[in-house]
Amino acid sequence: MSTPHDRATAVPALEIRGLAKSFGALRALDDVSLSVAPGTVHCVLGENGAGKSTLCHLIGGSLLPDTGTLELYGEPYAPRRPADALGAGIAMVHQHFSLVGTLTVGENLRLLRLPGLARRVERVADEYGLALDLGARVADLPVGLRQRVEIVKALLREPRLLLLDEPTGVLDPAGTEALLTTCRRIADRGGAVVLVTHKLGEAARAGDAATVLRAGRVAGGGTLAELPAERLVPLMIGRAAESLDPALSGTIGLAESGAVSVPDPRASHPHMAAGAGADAGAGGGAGATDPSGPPALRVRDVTVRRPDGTHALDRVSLDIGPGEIMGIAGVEGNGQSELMAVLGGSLVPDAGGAVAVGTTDITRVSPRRRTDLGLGVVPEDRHHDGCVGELSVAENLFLGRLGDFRRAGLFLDRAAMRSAADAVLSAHDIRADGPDAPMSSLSGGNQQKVVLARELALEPLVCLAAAQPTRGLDVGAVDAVHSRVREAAARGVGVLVVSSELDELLALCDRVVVAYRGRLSAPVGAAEPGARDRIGRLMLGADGEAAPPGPARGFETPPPDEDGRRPGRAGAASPPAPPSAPPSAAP
Ligand SMILES: Nc1ncnc2c1ncn2[C@@H]1O[C@H](COP(=O)(O)OP(=O)(O)OP(=O)(O)O)[C@@H](O)[C@H]1O
Repeated sequence: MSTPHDRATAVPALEIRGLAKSFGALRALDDVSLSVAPGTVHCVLGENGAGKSTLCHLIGGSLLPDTGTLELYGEPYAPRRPADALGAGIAMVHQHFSLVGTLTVGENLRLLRLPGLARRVERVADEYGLALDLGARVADLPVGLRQRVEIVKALLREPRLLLLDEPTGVLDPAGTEALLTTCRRIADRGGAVVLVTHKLGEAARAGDAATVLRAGRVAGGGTLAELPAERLVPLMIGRAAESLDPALSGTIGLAESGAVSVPDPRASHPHMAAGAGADAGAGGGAGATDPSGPPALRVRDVTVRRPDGTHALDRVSLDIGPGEIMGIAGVEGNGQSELMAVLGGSLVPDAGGAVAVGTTDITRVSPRRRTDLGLGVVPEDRHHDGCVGELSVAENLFLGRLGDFRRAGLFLDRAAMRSAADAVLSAHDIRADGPDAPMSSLSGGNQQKVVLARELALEPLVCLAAAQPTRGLDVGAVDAVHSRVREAAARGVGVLVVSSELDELLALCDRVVVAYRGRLSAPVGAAEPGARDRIGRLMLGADGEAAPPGPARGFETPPPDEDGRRPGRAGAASPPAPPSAPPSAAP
């Protein structure tokens, strides 16, 4: 293990001097210099579009710099392709996965053609606690587990420098802790890690030093002992930490998880202010605009079986009232992805299950029709499911609404579309090289902002279902997204937020249900005393409160009329789910 003195005197693992990279007129990196000492975890921080991924691509050999030099352990290093980086002992985990979905985990690892693969896999599992199910098909894995495969792939190469581009965005808290521990172990054994992250808490827990990028330039840097969050935030986003919503502290790592004092979200939520307490029973909803009216979203008895016959969703029922923000917590892989797929229309539930938006049954309608009916969906893997990289930013913003810009029913009025897109870009602070820029040229966080802006702008918007809505966003953008979600709820939109971040759910939601083994628990009021502990226990299946499968409650399914519409049902709240027998074991 290296000491601070060794680290100070050793040749840097990586020395970068004067690196610059432009894409057309856009200067993504400008005169960037930094030094990564061996035996350290060096964090690269910065707002969305600051240039972090570009820097990783230059180090990893997938992009060439315009100017500047790199040295690796004292030797000149000028990779011209990713193979050069691999050959020099650099392994990289990108924001986007490079796995073959149709192959198993084991088959994906074999594609690396490494000698002694089985021994290496065993060693990584033992040393880092990163065990894998080699027989699982990658496409069937939740994103968190796919990320784990990517990280194992990198570690199998026994790298001298490991580059991780926002690796924890898709991990649950346990996965994040495991990864940060992995980073520390690598550093403690003398290796070096470059960790790109938006989470200041992660930087503080795992990092030794940090460099902050802002608009492609180095805004500051130093050891993390000298750079507490209060100093990092202004370097990253140009405004003080105090300007951010205090409820965000836990989400972005300004406060330790669990130590955050969670304000009552209803204080700023007009529709939750009176009468609709956190203790309302399951499906009670806030009834923002019309308490007697139908919920914004109603899920009834939805069952989805996996190919092996086990239940991904087991007769799940849920009501979200207009103006209510409902969270789904849970360890990934407990049915959240399948529920989002059912809502998005890519998965049809077994017979008997039903989903309605307002009064309209949408169980079997196309994704397009769902959009028309006012269901906004922000999918978990928006890079693949939420946007089209080859289309322009403007086209992505108005996907499904291109008809709004047709003139004489035929010609697309591109000028009108561009100017509408311009307005959205500035309203949502989306950094792009204009509305005509291809979506694939945007940074990950800015792509995310486009998908969110598109779904939030649906007209009408009855319900927004968003999986991990702030994943990959910088602290300022997280703040902005939370405000927009609250604004939508204040307009009467029902909101479903699936998040692996309990801090985020407690800060944003009125009530939280927990997904566990394909079932949903009864809701817990986010402001209830002890909510965090209770939800934590439910996540481990410890409280035995997952709503049991039972007869369909309160959602008759009369035959739809021609339009697919069903009659509205007044007072449609379903009763609280009775407690069930405790699940037999934690996952
Ligand atoms: N291939 C490309 N073509 C054009 N512009 C690009 C390309 N790749 C990146 N950019 C631009 O370079 C800038 C830096 O992007 P980069 O992905 O490095 O940001 P980032 O700091 O990683 O952001 P995020 O936190 O959102 O992932 C952005 O303005 C982005 O739009």
